[in-house]
Amino acid sequence: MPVVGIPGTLCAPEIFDRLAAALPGGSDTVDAVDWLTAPGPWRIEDVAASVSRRIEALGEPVTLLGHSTGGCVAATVAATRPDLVSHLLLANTGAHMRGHGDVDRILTTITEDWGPSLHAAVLDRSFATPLPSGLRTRLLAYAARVPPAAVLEVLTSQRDLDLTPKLASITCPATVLHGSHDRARSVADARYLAEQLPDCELTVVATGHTPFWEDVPSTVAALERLRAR
Ligand SMILES: O=C(O)CC1=CCC(=O)O1
Repeated sequence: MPVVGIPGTLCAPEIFDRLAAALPGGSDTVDAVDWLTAPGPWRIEDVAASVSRRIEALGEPVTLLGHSTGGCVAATVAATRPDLVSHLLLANTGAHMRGHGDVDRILTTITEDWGPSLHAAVLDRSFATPLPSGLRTRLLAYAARVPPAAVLEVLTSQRDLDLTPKLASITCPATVLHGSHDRARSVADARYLAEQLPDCELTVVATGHTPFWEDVPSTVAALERLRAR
């Protein structure tokens, strides 16, 4: 059964490689979606519709792994197309963005000062410890290829969306994986999200915003428990 990964805002699909390499089957086990450099529109529901078409093409339900904004997309796919999602893993996301660390500041900076320093700020605060320089360089190069319109559109749409009313309809087994050192998303966000999902395990690990890269063994274990349910 395939795993489909949806990275967060400004985050390259490469971010799933380390997890994929640790899964049985190796690097071809995570189909990572490059939704930010694909043509728009980029509202959450638009990206969810395009991810749904991609899963349809795979021909079987998938384990859907969504990170940050990608988690909001993944939950939307699970709510609107339950036939496509057998298991759902949501990493450092939330049901809504009320109280989110700095989405409004990011939105203002996208319009006023888009460029390398914003990319670096978003990237660096997504990890509790500094990234290896080669990977950081590649992730920044990816961010430089993302159209600012995509980031503006998706984050505005995520900011204005509250998934709470839809979460009770997501009946597939779910896991909320949360790095407790996240500077934008609190453990309370994760707990609230997990409480709204009918069949959900909450796993908190000592990482930043990107636990499936920062703590691969815990993520593999969480995925194994999820897929055994
Ligand atoms: O936390 C989220 O769901 C979305 C997000 C936007 C910028 C960021 O770092 O996270």
